[in-house]
Amino acid sequence: MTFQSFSDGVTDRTVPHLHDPIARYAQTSPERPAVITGERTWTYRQLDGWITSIEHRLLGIGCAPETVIAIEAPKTVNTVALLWAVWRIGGIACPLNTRHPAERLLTQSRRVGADLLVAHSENVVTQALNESMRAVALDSLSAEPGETPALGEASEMRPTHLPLDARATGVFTSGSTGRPKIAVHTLGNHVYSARGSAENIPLGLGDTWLASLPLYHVGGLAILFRTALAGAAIAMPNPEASFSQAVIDFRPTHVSMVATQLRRLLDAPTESNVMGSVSAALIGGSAIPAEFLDRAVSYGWPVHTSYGSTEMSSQITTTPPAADRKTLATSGFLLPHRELEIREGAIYVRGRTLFAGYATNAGATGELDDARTTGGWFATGDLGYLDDNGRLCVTGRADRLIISGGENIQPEEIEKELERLEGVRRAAVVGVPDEEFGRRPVAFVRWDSGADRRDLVPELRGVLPGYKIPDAIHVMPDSAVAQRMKVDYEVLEAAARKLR
Ligand SMILES: O=C(O)CCC(=O)c1ccccc1C(=O)O
Repeated sequence: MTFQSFSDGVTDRTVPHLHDPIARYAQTSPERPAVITGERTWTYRQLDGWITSIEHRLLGIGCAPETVIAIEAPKTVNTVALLWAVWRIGGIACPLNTRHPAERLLTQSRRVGADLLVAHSENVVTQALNESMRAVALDSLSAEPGETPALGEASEMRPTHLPLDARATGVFTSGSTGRPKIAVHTLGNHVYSARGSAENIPLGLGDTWLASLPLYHVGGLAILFRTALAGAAIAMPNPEASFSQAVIDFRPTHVSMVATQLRRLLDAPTESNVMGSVSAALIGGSAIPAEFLDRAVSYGWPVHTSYGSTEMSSQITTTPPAADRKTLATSGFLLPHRELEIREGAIYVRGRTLFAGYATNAGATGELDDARTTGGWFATGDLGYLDDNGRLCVTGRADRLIISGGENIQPEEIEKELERLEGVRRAAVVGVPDEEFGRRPVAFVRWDSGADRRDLVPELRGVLPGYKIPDAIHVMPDSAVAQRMKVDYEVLEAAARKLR
C-alpha cells in the first residue's frame, strides 16, 4: 500500500468571511479593469455598481440567503455580474449547460430545487412559467444600470462580507456515463481554490485571464474567483470567436484550456507566437496527448498541466511555471489548501477545496450526500501514483479498468498510444466480455480527414505488450462522440458487443 500525504500547511483558524473582493477593489482601485469584452471595459467601480443593482432587483423579487437560482445564460459580462449578485445575497447559483434543450434545462432546475430560474432564452422563460416555475429573463434582471453609482456609493449600502461556509454553487458534473450529479460548493471552496492557484500561477494587477471555459463548469467559475481575488481582469470573448482569435484579440496574460482547445490552437493557421502575450496557460480537464504537449513546449508556450475535478473546485495538482518536459508529462504538484493520498493505487483528496457534497432529492439547500470516506477523504475514482519528486501521475479511471486474464489493462494507456499514431484524431477503448479472459479490450478510432486508414495493430505491437493489443479496432460511430470530442463509452460498449 502506498501511503503518502501532503498537508497544505495552513495552521491559521478558518477565516469565516471574505471581504467581497469586487467591492474592495471598487474602493481601492476603482478604475482598474474588471471585465473586458470586445466592445468595452468595465472597471471594478462600474462592475460593483452593476452587481449592486442586480442585488437589489434580486432582493426585490424575494431572493434571500440560500435562495437557489438556476441560471441559463451565455458567457457574458451580464452573467458575471449576475453571479456575483447571487453570491452577495447569499444565494446558491446553479449555472446550467446552455447547450441543453429547454426541457432538460427545466428538469435540471427542478433537480437543484431552484426557487428561481434566470434564463437568457425567451423560450425557456416561457416554458418555465407555463410549468408554474418562477422564472425571469436575464436581460430584465441583469440589465446594466443607466448610471453607474458614484465612487464608493454602491458598496456602502450593504455589508460586503461574504460567509465562506455558505453554499454558493451547484454544478452539474460532466460524468462520462450515467446521470450527472450536482456538486454543491461553498464560497470558501472557490476562494481557497483560487488562493492555492495563485501561489503556483502568479496573478495580479494588470493581468487578464481569458474566460475560455463555460461558466457552468467549475473551471470557468474558477476564473471569476481567481481574477476577482487578484484584482485582475476577465476577458470575455465573443461566443462566436475561436479560441485562437480570442487570444489574438485580447492578448490575455492567462488562459485556461482543455486538450481540444490546445489542439485547435496548434492546428490553427496562426504563427506559433499567437501565445506571445500569455504568461500562463492552464491545461486541464483530461490527459493531454504527448504530441500536443511536445509541440506546445517546442513553441515555448508557458503551459501548466493540471489534475482537477468538479468536486475539488478545479485544480488539485498543477505543474509550476517553467516546468521541464518531464514534469509537464505529469499532473504536477499538490497545491496549497488541498491534501492528497494514494491508497492502493487510487487517488483520494480532501481539504478546503473539497465540495460540500452532492445534492440529493432535496436540491442544493437540502441535506447533501457528502460522499466522503473515513477521515473526510473523497475517492476521486481516478488511479495514479506520486513519483519520487512528489509529482502526481494519473493513469486512468478506476471504473474503466479492464481485467483480462488476471492482468490489469488501463484503457487510457491504449488510447494514448493509438492517438500518438499518424492520422488518429481520437481513440476510445472499452472492455467487452470474453469467455476465455473475462474481458478484452476493443478499440474505436476517429480518423483525421484525409488520413491513411490502415490496420493499426502492427504499429501498436511495437509499443504495447500482446495482451494489451485490442482484439479489434473499429471506426468510431458518430453517435458516440459529443461536443468537445467527449466519448460516450456506454454507446461504444454496446457497439463493441454487437460487432463481435
Ligand atoms: O477536471 C475537471 O473537472 C476540472 C477541470 C478544470 O477545472 C479545468 C479544465 C481546463 C482548464 C483549467 C481547469 C482548472 O482547473 O481551472
